[in-house]
Parts: sequence; C-alpha cells; structure tokens
Amino acid sequence: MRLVKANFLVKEIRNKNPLKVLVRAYSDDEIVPNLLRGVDYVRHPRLNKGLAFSFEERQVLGIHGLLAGTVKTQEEQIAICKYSLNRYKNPLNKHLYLAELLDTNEKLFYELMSTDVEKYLPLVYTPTVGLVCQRFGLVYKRPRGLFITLHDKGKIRGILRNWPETHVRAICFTDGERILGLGDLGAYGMGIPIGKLCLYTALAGVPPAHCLPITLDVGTNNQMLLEDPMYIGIREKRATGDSYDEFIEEFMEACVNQYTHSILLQFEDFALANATRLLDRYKNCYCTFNDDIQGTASVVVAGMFAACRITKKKLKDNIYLFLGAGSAGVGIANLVCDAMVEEGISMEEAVKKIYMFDAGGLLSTKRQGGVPPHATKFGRDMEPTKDFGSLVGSLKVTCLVGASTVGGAFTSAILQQMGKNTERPQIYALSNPTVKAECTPQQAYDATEGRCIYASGSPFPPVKFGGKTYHTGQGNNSYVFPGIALGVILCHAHHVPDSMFLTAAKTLAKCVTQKDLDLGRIYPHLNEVRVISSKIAVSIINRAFNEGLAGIYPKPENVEDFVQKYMYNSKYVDYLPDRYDYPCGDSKIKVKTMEELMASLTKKTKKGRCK
Ligand SMILES: NC(=O)c1ccc[n+]([C@@H]2O[C@H](COP(=O)([O-])OP(=O)(O)OC[C@H]3O[C@@H](n4cnc5c(N)ncnc54)[C@H](O)[C@@H]3O)[C@@H](O)[C@H]2O)c1
Ligand SMILES: O=C(O)C[C@H](O)C(=O)O
Ligand SMILES: [Mg+2]
Repeated sequence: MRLVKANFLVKEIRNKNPLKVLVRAYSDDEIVPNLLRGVDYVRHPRLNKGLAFSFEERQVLGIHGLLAGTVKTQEEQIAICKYSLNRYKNPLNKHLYLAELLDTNEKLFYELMSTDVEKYLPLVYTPTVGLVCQRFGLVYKRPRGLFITLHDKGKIRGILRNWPETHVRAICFTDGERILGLGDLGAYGMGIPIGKLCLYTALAGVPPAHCLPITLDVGTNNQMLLEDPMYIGIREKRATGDSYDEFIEEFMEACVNQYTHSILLQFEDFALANATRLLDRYKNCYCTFNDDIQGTASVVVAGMFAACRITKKKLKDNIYLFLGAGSAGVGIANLVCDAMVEEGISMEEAVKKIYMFDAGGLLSTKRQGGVPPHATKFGRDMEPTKDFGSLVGSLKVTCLVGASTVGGAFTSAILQQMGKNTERPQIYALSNPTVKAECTPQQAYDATEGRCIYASGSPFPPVKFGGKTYHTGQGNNSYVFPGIALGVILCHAHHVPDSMFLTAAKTLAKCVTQKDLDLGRIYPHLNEVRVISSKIAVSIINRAFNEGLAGIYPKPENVEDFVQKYMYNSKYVDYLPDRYDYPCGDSKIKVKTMEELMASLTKKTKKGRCK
C-alpha cells in the first residue's frame, strides 16, 4: 500500500473514531479507560507495546513517528530486556529495571517473568523486596498502590475511589509492622503488597487491573525511620487500641462498599498481636485471609505431605518442634493438626505431637507470663526451658520448623542432633529474607550427612553434597496464595475457611513429582507455578461449591475452562482485530484486515455514503 493513499485513508478512519473501535476490541479485558488518544497507547503501561506496534497500528493510532522506524516482536524485546538485566550486578538495580519496565510496558514485564519464573521471582519478590522496602524512600517514584493514613479516618471510601481502576477484585494490604523478618518498616512496607499482587498476575494470571496494593499508614515505632529524611510515611508513633481498630474497621467496610462485586482482602505482614486478632474478627464475615498465618500453613503442610513420600511415614508419625510461635508458626501448627486429624487421630492426640518455642522459651503452661493467647492450644504442661537445643534431642524431634526471624538459629549441633533422631529429618528454615533463614540448605545437608529433607522461605543456590547437586525448594506462601486468590475471586467466595488452605496444600503436594523429590525438593519447580495455581484455583472453586460458599450460580460446567478463560495473557493484543464492525454512515462495514477496511472505505466513499 502506498503511504500517501494510506495516510488519506487513515485520516478518514480517524475521523470516524477508530479508537472507539479499537477500544471496544480491547475492552473484553475490561481494563481500558474509555477516552483515549493515540499517544495514550504509548504512554499507558497497560496498552504500550513499544516498538512492537505494527506500522498499521501506528498509522491508525496516530503515533507514527513517535516510535523508531523498526517494528520488533515481543520475543525480540524480551531478548533485549534480558540483555539489559544481565548488565546489572546488584539485585536492587535489577529490581529497579524491572519496576521501570512494569511502569512502561506491563505485558512485556509479565511476559518476561513467564519466561523464567525461578530466575525473576527473587528480583520482584523475596528476598529483593526486603531490600526494596528498606530503601523505599529512595526507590519510590510513582503510585503503584494506595497509601491510606490514620489522618484519612472518615474519608477512606473517598480515597478508594481515587484509584483509577474500577474492576478491583483483590486488595492486599499491610500496616507495615512486621515486614518479612525485618520488623517495623512503616509506610516503607508498601513494597510487600505491590510484590504480592505482582505474583497474583505472574503466578496465577489474575489481571493486573483487578489488583490493588494498599498500605495503611498508622505510623511507625521505628525510630530510625522517624528520623530518616527520606521517609515517606506519617512521622508518628503507631496508633494502637481503639484508634487503630476503628481505622481498620472503617477500611474493611469501605472496601466492600466501594465495589459492587465481592472483594478479596488479603492481610499481609501485620505484627503478631494484630494479625491473629484481626483474622479472628473478620474471617467469618468478610472474604479475607491472612497470608502469613494461613497461606504459610498451606505451603508448609504441602511440603510435609510430599515429604511423607520420602519418609514413608504419615504426618501423625512425626514429632514437631517449632522455633517461633507467632503468626506463621502457630498457623502452621494448627493446619498440621487438622491434617493429622484427617489421618485418623483426635485433635488432642495431634496437639500432643507439637512443641512450640518462642522468644520466652518453650510454650509451657508453667512459664512466667504463661502461653500467649493465640497459642494456648499448644501450651505444654512441662517444666519451662529456654534451652532449645536440648529439646531437639530429648523430644526426639523429626520435624523442625523455623519461623522465628532468627538467622542461623539452627546451629550445626541442632542439625546434627536432627540427623541422629531420624533417618530423614525434616528441616524448614522459613524466615525471610535470606539472612534470617534459621539455616542454609548447605548447613543442613552437611550436618545430616545429606539425609535431611529441607525447605527455606527464601531461595538458595543449589547444594553440593557427596558428589551430587541438590536443588532444595522454597517453602514460601507464594506457591499457594496466588492460586487460592484466583479461585476465591472467580467463584466470589463469601469466606476463605481454613479448609481451603488444606485443600490447596493437598493440590500442591500432588504436583510434586518423583523427579522433584530426587532433586531434593518437596515443592515443584517454580516455573510450573502458573499451572499449579490454576489447579489450586479449580480445587478452591470446587470446595467453595461443596461448602455452599460460592457466590456464583450455577456452578460452571467445566471449572478448568472457567479458570483458564479468566487468566491474564501477557502476549500483546493486536489493536487491529481480525474482524470488527466499523461504523460507516447508517451501516457497518465488516472487515478482516486493514487492507479490507481501507478498500471498503474507498468503495463507500465513492458511493458518497461515507463523508
Ligand atoms: N516462608 C514463608 O512463606 C513465610 C511466611 C510467613 C512468615 N515467614 C517468615 O517467618 C518469620 C516469622 O514470621 P511471623 O509472621 O510468624 O512473625 P511473628 O512476629 O508473628 O512471630 C515471630 C516468632 O518468633 C519468636 N522469636 C523471636 N525471637 C526469637 C528467639 N530469639 N528465639 C525463639 N523465638 C523467637 C517470637 O517470640 C514469635 O513467636 C519472618 O521472618 C517471616 O518472614 C515466612
Ligand atoms: O513474603 C514472603 O516471602 C513470605 C511471607 O509472606 C513473609 O512474610 O515472609
Ligand atoms: Mg508475609
């Protein structure tokens, strides 16, 4: 086609508002604002394709000349991104590159992630996200979520309205008080809900427009931040008591009232006292869950199920000792008990197989100050002790779980004792980020003559032992929360009961192959996680229907299809669709290609119908 003629026709098309046609074509995803100019397609990260806009698209959208004269495929762009990323050595710089990419070209970012989840996940999530949070004042550039401060009390609904997306289906929110194992980072905690929701899309295909990260800025007790000139939060001590509770209550209500459809509310990285209390308060009246309590429990129990295939034992055949009896520790312990009860023992017997240890020592009913209320069930009628190491031997522990935030707490003496207690000791070093892990996989393998079954919260490089290389897995809630969220969102579940987390654990455990186990991991390869998430979502939807918790009716005939159809596709959309109706005068032209459209227009113009 000659350009002069094309230009004339393109002008003709534009006069007839082709953008409306294009927007309609794209708005199947329900994510495009209604009024767009051509340049918005370049500026809006959701629409931008960079040099991948075809020449025809450039003509029709009126962006010809705004881009260099080459058209690249998405694959070619990905190769450039990989090359650029490799040039950075520091993970924080790699993260900044990826954040920039997400801010300019959303599809390219997610497509890049999908090419190697194992490689890119640690850069947008744990452990790099810990570093990002610690430096958030420095890296903060543009809004990628909402900040709602204590001073916004009474106006929270109005702030939610300011979020530009109208189809929000899930909110992940933190008050920044327990960011990973790094403590109170106040408003700097924003990196966490952003990272978690990024995983909703990358690992489970929830469209980005459906995700809203929120930081509830209620102050911070971190003196360093209060004095940090770069700090971006309110410079006040944390709100507590009624003031805090009323704020949370207003927030929860505002979220449900703002959206006509159901909304999933994911609590993330709240400190212990608020985490358990708020979950108890809201879990039966909102569609909500706490990822650190319930998501973590699900992933760890999944690992324990998979480990049973190695040990040839059942969960009930183990003795469990926890270092850390906080949100994660007690959440896991509770779900392990539920799983043991399903194996046929009573809850009382199940609880007796679990020993917990926190900063105050063994959870003993006889210790000073007693057992914290959220863990009463696990208080033992034993003499108090602060000697964790000797308990490992005296209790003949077979499964050691670390969720303590204490890096290196599993010393080689403790690990060696685990090796003496049983042939295949299980060791979970769950604390994040990397420096907080209770032990590294190499330490665990070395101390147990390579016999241990190991998982960590943060990723570690492969372990070398006895001439072999092992790839230990990541016992991180990221294996489950995206899939659970996908299922909950899709079936509009009223609640997210604990039973759903056990369901997800079983589904995840089934995805572990013999090859995974032989490689030393009790979780599937991370690059499989998108498929796993869809399986988890299917199991969650089935469970929701079985328990009468689904908010849609009737149940989709084919749940797998139902899930697949919703999942986000990071391949570029062709803005000139295969066939569309182009309004022309009082009739419509049905065309398949740009050429056809132009030919039809010329014909109609000649007949004088298209002025
Ligand atoms: N791998 C995962 O998916 C995952 C999920 C959730 C939490 N985590 C990690 O687990 C850690 C704990 O998280 P949480 O939400 O349970 O925190 P939390 O604050 O609720 O609990 C921490 C627990 O550790 C105990 N503790 C602290 N210092 C101790 C010490 N010196 N000796 C013994 N116990 C000690 C505390 O008393 C408390 O019981 C964090 O590092 C977090 O990043 C990992
Ligand atoms: O964020 C993670 O990597 C897991 C977990 O939610 C945590 O708080 O450590
Ligand atoms: Mg967390």
